Amino acid sequence: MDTVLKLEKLSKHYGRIKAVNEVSFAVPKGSVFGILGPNGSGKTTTLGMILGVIQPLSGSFSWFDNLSPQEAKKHIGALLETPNFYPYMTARQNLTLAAKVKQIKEPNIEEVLEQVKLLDRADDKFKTYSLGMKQRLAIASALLGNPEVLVLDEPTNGLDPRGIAEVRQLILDIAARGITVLMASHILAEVEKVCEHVVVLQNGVLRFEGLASELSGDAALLRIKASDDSQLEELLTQHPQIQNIHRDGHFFDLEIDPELKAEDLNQWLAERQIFLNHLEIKQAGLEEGFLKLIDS
Ligand SMILES: Nc1ncnc2c1ncn2[C@@H]1O[C@H](COP(=O)(O)OP(=O)(O)OP(=O)(O)O)[C@@H](O)[C@H]1O
Repeated sequence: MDTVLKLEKLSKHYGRIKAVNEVSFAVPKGSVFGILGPNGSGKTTTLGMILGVIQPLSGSFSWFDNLSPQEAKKHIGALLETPNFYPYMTARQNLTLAAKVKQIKEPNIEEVLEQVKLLDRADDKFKTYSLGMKQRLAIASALLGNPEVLVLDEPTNGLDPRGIAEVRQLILDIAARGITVLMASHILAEVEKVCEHVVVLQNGVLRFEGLASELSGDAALLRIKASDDSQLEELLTQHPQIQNIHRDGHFFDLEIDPELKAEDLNQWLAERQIFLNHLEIKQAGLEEGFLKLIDS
């Protein structure tokens, strides 16, 4: 397996907070790789370290099989926070300036504008752009200089559903051109839709590394609801064939033994005077795999 990035026992502590604690993983070339984790799990700190903006406490990382950091930088496009584009300048002017700052001699401005589908709006002022367009322009800026790897931190943060869908599609288009995409996200649906490989961080510790499909698993799930939440919850904890209970508002998502049928559970509850007003059989997805992992 060709890897573009390897982390070995990388750590960063802030006083007593172990923001990242001995994290090791490898990013395969050509993949869309997701760093997944709840808020404060160490995703941004990890990205900061591998991009050279945060000094690690210990451990190491290497890009492209030990390329020097200066040389590696030339092959990496990154978007950690929204760049400061000038509102009264057009997209093309902003990218020209960004290329100058990055000291890119022959910037591929037309190409990146085309990639992010902003060519037809390239001469409009930045301030007239929607949030989704602004984010696509930010990605265009990270693509200047033809990087081999694109690093994105929460790329769809703050966007509306349409903007989210556009950015997701853009990430898939970029990956289809052979660019390795490494992205941090706490949005499971986003990671599920675009990432093949994932690592899960929790409190700075690596909890999972593998294919997104492995994290999802194929367990059957039941989603149920009754009018009395607390009585239902209490009964569920007593059922021997329920392996895992996750509460989502008034709903309970249950991971059950394969032998337990939905109707049997329904009957068992009814015999105990609990009558369900919702019962749904679901296939476990990344969300369930993730919640199971971080609840364990
Ligand atoms: N400069 C800092 N000083 C002190 N603590 C910090 C600093 N940066 C991060 N932390 C702490 O380190 C932990 C990891 O933060 P980090 O931002 O890396 O997590 P994250 O997974 O990116 O979270 P989010 O999704 O909220 O951005 C948190 O507890 C955070 O409060």
